[in-house]
Amino acid sequence: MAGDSNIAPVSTVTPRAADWSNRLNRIANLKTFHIPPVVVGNAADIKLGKSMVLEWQTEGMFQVACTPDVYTSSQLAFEASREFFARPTSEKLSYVSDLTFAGYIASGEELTAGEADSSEIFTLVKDLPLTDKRVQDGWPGHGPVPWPSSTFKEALQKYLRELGSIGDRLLQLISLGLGLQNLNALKSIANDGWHHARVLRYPPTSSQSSRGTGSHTDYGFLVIITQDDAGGLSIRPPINGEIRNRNWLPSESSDGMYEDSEEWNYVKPVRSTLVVFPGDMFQLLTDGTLLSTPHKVHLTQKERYSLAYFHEPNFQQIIKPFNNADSMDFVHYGEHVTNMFLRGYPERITSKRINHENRMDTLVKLKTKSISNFARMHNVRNR
Ligand SMILES: O=C(O)CCC(=O)C(=O)O
Ligand SMILES: [Fe+2]
Repeated sequence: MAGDSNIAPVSTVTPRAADWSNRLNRIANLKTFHIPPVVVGNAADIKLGKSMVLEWQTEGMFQVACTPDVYTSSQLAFEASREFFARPTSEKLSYVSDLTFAGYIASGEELTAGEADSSEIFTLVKDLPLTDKRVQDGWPGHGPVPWPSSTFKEALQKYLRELGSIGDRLLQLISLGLGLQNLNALKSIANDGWHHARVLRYPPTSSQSSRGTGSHTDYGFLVIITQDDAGGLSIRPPINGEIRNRNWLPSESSDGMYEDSEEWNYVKPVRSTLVVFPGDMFQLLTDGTLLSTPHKVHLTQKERYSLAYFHEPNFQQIIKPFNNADSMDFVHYGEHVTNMFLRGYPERITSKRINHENRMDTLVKLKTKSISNFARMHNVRNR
């Protein structure tokens, strides 16, 4: 299990929020950071990490500049995704799997707060062969990705590997920015992480709808979005006094929250940059020092392609606020992510197989094991 992270309490960071007096519906004035090829924990890295944390706390996001290599990979990934989405719907619908949630999701199939989103999606998860022990042991959501072609597979896998390296370095910088003693405190939580991604295509706006994706927060750790030049993404920065739900609790979904209120920042596409913000697991881990960033997409005159990459904890990781050892608020990431997929796709063949084969029982066993490992490592009472 990941998570021997030797996490030290955060003491220096307090939540901050933007001053909204004069800034309704503004275009975000976003900082772009250049991240080093290796993070070593020197003064420059600490300064960079602190600036990133500050941006998240005031703006809810920051941008990362791509190196030329990463930019080229992103364009090849978009090219492959354009080729895939141009295929007939009947063919696209065949790329599903009853073992994993990877594969095609048609426009209108995904709901946010009960309303259909217009994006069509290809979900990518960790591509595990049938011989993998976790697949053989019936871990929910584990199995091979139903790749539509080798070109798509190669382009996407290459780009995801690059995003994975960026994700690890960002976690190191954020650890430093939060004042954690261990440079790898957050990165070790994402060791062999359950990283996944959504390749998205949005149609142009029509007389029926301008809704791309309804407002929501993402349920994981680090969210890294690549967008083309069509535009449409908005995010909601922290706002003083505004309630932010704990989306990991079934009773507190953040889907649809503040959808029609003001104070959204339009994220103008900037060539060769990535959009980076925290997901729900950051909010839980930092006890709200960092808030999961709500975001939504509206349709424009132009078709839009984007790729949302989620740099995630290990499937077996327990996530608990690290400055509050007694907190009863914790999740087993694997259970959490499985619940989120089941909530999102109750009718998918993958959900049906999980239920039919009682794979949630396997998950309960995995969770029990994780909790006792976590308790042993952190020397706290097993709850
Ligand atoms: O298309 C985008 O920019 C955002 C997509 C998104 O929010 C998601 O897939 O969760
Ligand atoms: Fe999202």
